[in-house]
Amino acid sequence: MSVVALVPAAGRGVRLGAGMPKALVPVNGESLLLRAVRGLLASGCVQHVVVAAPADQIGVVAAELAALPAAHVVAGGAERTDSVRRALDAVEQVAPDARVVLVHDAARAFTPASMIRDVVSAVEQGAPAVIPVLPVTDTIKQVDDAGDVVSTVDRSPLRAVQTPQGFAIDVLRAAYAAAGDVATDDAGLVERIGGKVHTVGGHPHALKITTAFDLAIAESVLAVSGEPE
Ligand SMILES: Nc1ccn([C@@H]2O[C@H](COP(=O)(O)OP(=O)(O)OP(=O)(O)O)[C@@H](O)[C@H]2O)c(=O)n1
Ligand SMILES: C[C@](O)(CO)[C@H](O)COP(=O)(O)O
Repeated sequence: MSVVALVPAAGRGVRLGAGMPKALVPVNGESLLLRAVRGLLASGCVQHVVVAAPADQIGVVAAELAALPAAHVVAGGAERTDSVRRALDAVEQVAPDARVVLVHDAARAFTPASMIRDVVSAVEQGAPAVIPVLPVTDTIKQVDDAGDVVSTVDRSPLRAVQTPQGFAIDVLRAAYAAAGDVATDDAGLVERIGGKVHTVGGHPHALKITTAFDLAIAESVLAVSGEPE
C-alpha cells in the first residue's frame, strides 16, 4: 500500500509578484515546486506525487519534474480546493493502492523530511487526519470594524497550521465529496464532516512562501543551513 502526495501548485503567486506562477520561482537555481516534490520523495515514505499545475503551464511543469518519474501532473483549478480535488481524482489511476494521502503546498518548499515522516506515521498509526502545527508566538487581539481592540485572545490553545496534511484516503475523499464551498485547508473539510483531526509538531522551515519577504527568509535559511540532504 503506497502513500501518495497531492501538491497544489496552480496558484498565480499574486502576493509574491514574481511575474510567473509561484511554484516555478527559482531559489538557488531550483524552483519551489521541484524542491517541494523532491523533498516529499526524499522523505522515503512517499511513493507517488500528483501535482496540480496552472492549466496553461502543464508542459512547463511536466518538464520541470521530468527527472522525477514518480511525479504526475494534472491541471489545477480556480481555487486551491479545486486543484486538490483534481489531483485527488487522479489518484485512482496513478496509485490505486494508496491508502494514505498527503496534501502539501508547493509553496512550502523547504519542509524537513522528518516532519513529512511524522505526519505519515501518525496516519499509518490510525489517525484519520493529521496536521503539522506551530504555537502562535505573537500576542493576538480581536478588533472591531473601526480597528479598536475588543479583547486579548488567549493564545495558549491556538496553533498555526502547515502542510503536509495527512489523511486516510477514504476520509479525504468523503470530505471532498461533502465539501460545498472552498476551504483553504483540507483538514477543515474533514472537521466539517465531524472527523477527528490530530496534530503533530510543525517546523519553522516549512513556512509558506507567500510574499517577497518570505522568499528572502527561505533564501537566508538555505544560505545558513545549506541544501537539504
Ligand atoms: N487555484 C489555486 C490556488 C493555489 N494553489 C496552490 O495552493 C498553495 C497555497 O496557496 P498560496 O500560497 O495562497 O498561493 P497562491 O494562490 O499562488 O498565492 P496568491 O494568493 O498570492 O496568488 C500554493 O502552492 C498554490 O500554488 C493551487 O494549486 N490552485
Ligand atoms: C493549507 C495551508 O497551507 C495551511 O496553512 C493554507 O491554509 C493554504 O494557503 P492559503 O494562503 O490560506 O490559501
